[in-house]
Amino acid sequence: MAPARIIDTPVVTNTYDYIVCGGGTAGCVIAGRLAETTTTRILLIEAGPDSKDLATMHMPGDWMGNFDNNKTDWNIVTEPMAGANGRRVKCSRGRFLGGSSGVNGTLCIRGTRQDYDDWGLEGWGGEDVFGYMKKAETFHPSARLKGAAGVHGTEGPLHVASHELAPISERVMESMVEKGLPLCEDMFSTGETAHGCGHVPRTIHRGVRTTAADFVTKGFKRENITIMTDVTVDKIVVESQGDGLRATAVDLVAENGTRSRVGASKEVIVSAGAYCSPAILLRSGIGAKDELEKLGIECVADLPGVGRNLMDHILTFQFYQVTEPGLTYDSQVFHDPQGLAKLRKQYGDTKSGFLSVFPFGAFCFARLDDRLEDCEAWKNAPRKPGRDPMGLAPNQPNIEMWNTELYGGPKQFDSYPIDGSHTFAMCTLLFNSNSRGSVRLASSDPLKNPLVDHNYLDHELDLQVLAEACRYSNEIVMEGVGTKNIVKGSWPPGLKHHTHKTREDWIPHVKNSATTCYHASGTCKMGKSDDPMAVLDEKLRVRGIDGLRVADASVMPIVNNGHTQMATYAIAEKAADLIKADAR
Ligand SMILES: Cc1cc2nc3c(=O)[nH]c(=O)nc-3n(C[C@H](O)[C@H](O)[C@H](O)COP(=O)(O)OP(=O)(O)OC[C@H]3O[C@@H](n4cnc5c(N)ncnc54)[C@H](O)[C@@H]3O)c2cc1C
Repeated sequence: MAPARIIDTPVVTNTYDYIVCGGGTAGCVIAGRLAETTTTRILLIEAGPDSKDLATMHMPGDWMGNFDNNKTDWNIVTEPMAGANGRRVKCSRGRFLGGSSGVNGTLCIRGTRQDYDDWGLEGWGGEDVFGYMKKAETFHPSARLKGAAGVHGTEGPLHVASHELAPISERVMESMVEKGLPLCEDMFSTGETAHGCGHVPRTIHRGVRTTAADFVTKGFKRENITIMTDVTVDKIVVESQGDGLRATAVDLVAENGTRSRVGASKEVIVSAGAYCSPAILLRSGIGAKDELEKLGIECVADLPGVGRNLMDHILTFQFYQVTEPGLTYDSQVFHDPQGLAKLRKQYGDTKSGFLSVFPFGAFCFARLDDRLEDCEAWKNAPRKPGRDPMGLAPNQPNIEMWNTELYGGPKQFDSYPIDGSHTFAMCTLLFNSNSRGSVRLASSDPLKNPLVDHNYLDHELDLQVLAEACRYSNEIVMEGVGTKNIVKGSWPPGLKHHTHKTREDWIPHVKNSATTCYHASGTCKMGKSDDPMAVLDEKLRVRGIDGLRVADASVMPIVNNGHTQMATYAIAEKAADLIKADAR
């Protein structure tokens, strides 16, 4: 984040009906949907720049180009985590109009319907949430992914289509099927399969990434939305009204450090994501009283759940070298020194080629009940009726696995195969971790990132289940019919994970390398009135304060067993309906 000195005192410069704080995935959807009522005036405030001309956002294959840049990445880094051998992990977030929908892996993996039923909150069951996912999208069927009946949308601003697999992915999928994971039609959109492999729809259409910004730009640009970019929300102004409290205005800081205040006559909606939404609430005096007092912030609502319950999905990468050329994209990207320049030209000319895709290939969900039968931590853990020790029902997956279509991943993976080798990774992801983290304020300065502690692998079961997942994905590669004859060994060549046999063999790999899948969530969770850690009620209203809601990935009480963007789109679509209903 660009440092700026705060130099002015606030004055109300303008008043809107609704102020949406954060122009990311949820914020853009909410602003766009509220603006369908043409008499309503909406202000959408985004800390980062406009993304209209941000090539790294529009070109799906250049997603890494957004990272580490103070202008387009929040550069969140976790506190050291004991369960992960004291490591810190970089947790990038999009910082521009469109937010993390503009840097993400484009995967539309909705989770299972059961995930949302498990929230146990009125109006948020699987049927409701899947209906809103459908509303957000326009699905483009293809021969590979025709789309299950009744599941996909045809009118949403988000254009969604399938991916043409690289040859390595066809091989991995063949191996997945042989190793007990049947191919299921459209399984990542129906939400009914916990064990099988399939094709994943992506937020890419005709080579261009589609994002939440599309809800307020292009064909959906509307006169009644004012979009402010390069402006940071400091805090919500909460005033006494009658017997209660009401959010009446928002304090802002511009890039040059100038402060201002804008008024909200109806509602303020905080949509700054799972790291920044709790930070805005805390700066506004909404959070655990004792923690706020230590920072010199007056507490207006003592809500101890703000910033707690931080969840994510952790994943590991294990790389393999393959003997046959032409299966992966490595030759196009790493072997030819002019490769990337040629690919950029191809993309510029025709929106095609490697940079027009997100190079993740075959995907599967898996249940691990049988494989964990001999695991002491699994056997001895308490379980609720009908649930496994991770709290999952038989219709929910324990893990997800997929392959990359060349060497790559987060920037710590830098053993690029420039020597002419061909490589890919298996990625293994853990669902429903027991470990929980937190977001706290480092100070009341709105230009400082909050302290994020993901607390990964704090729980023995998380470690054991993810180690078993790695073992399974290694068996798929080393024993599966599609891949067993083309794998030369581990990559880089000194490593020996391709020879690992037991769960124990994989434990060090998990502790040393498990990283974020960027699914931060849960830090302003919804809940019932008897849950003291719930920040919001079922209508996303901040408890004890009128005219203030939170709507983004932070509201999930339990993170879905999928990826989080479609869940976030659904939350935002539903938030807009709730707000509109209350305005009547
Ligand atoms: C690298 C990466 C890869 C991912 N891959 C996938 C994937 O393939 N599939 C999938 O389903 N999910 C994926 N995700 C997760 C998914 O994108 C997020 O869960 C989702 O986009 C979160 O939406 P949000 O609205 O909660 O937050 P965001 O989209 O992050 O929006 C928050 C917005 O608020 C702005 N903001 C924050 N603080 C302030 C402030 N104080 N003032 C003003 N503005 C502020 C931010 O700049 C941002 O624009 C990925 C995420 C990342 C980062």
